[in-house]
Amino acid sequence: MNPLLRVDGLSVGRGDRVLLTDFALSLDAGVLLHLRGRNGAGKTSLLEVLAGLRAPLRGQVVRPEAGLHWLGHKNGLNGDLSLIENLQYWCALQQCSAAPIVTSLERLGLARLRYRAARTLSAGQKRRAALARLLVAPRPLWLLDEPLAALDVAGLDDVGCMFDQHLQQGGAVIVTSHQPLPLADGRMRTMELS
Ligand SMILES: Nc1ncnc2c1ncn2[C@@H]1O[C@H](COP(=O)(O)OP(=O)(O)OP(=O)(O)O)[C@@H](O)[C@H]1O
Repeated sequence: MNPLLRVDGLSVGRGDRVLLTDFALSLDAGVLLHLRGRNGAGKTSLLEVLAGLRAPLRGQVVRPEAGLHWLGHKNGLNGDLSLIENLQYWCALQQCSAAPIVTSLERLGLARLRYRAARTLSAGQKRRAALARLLVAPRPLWLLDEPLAALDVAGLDDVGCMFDQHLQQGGAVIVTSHQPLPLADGRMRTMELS
């Protein structure tokens, strides 16, 4: 079986600094990679290159044809739209069915807030809404930069369930996080950037 993501000979830089050289990775379906490292190590920069948002200095990234989801530090919500409207807008962008929207909000504990303007929500509620987007449009690869920021214990459980189901369905995930992930089994790998 082909890996979902394959990276060879990658060099990543910011400004005039080279952060990573000759980086290689082969990520199979059903695997979650926890990308760790000190502040400034280059986790976000690497993830942006993997997502195709930033060009590498050198090297090649082969991404899944069926696409990927990117979740960066920003939640990407329109504050004036309700949560339902935000997800409807997302569905239109992704050209996917709106049918799973309510279920996605329920799974992130947001059903009762679905008609609230996004700007009126707490930091953790906004992060949950950003994560709910991953469930609306199926994509095999999730690239998530600090997805657990601001989540409470119940939110971490919800995300653990999301990861578990996504891996079971043949997906793969790369997560940067300074905290332990809500998934601890043989499907998880850890990589430390120095
Ligand atoms: N816009 C920028 N221009 C130039 N250098 C930058 C820019 N943004 C970040 N950097 C530098 O690139 C390096 C890597 O930053 P990056 O955000 O990838 O690290 P990180 O491992 O994700 O850090 P953190 O754990 O703090 O989120 C850092 O040394 C940072 O100072």
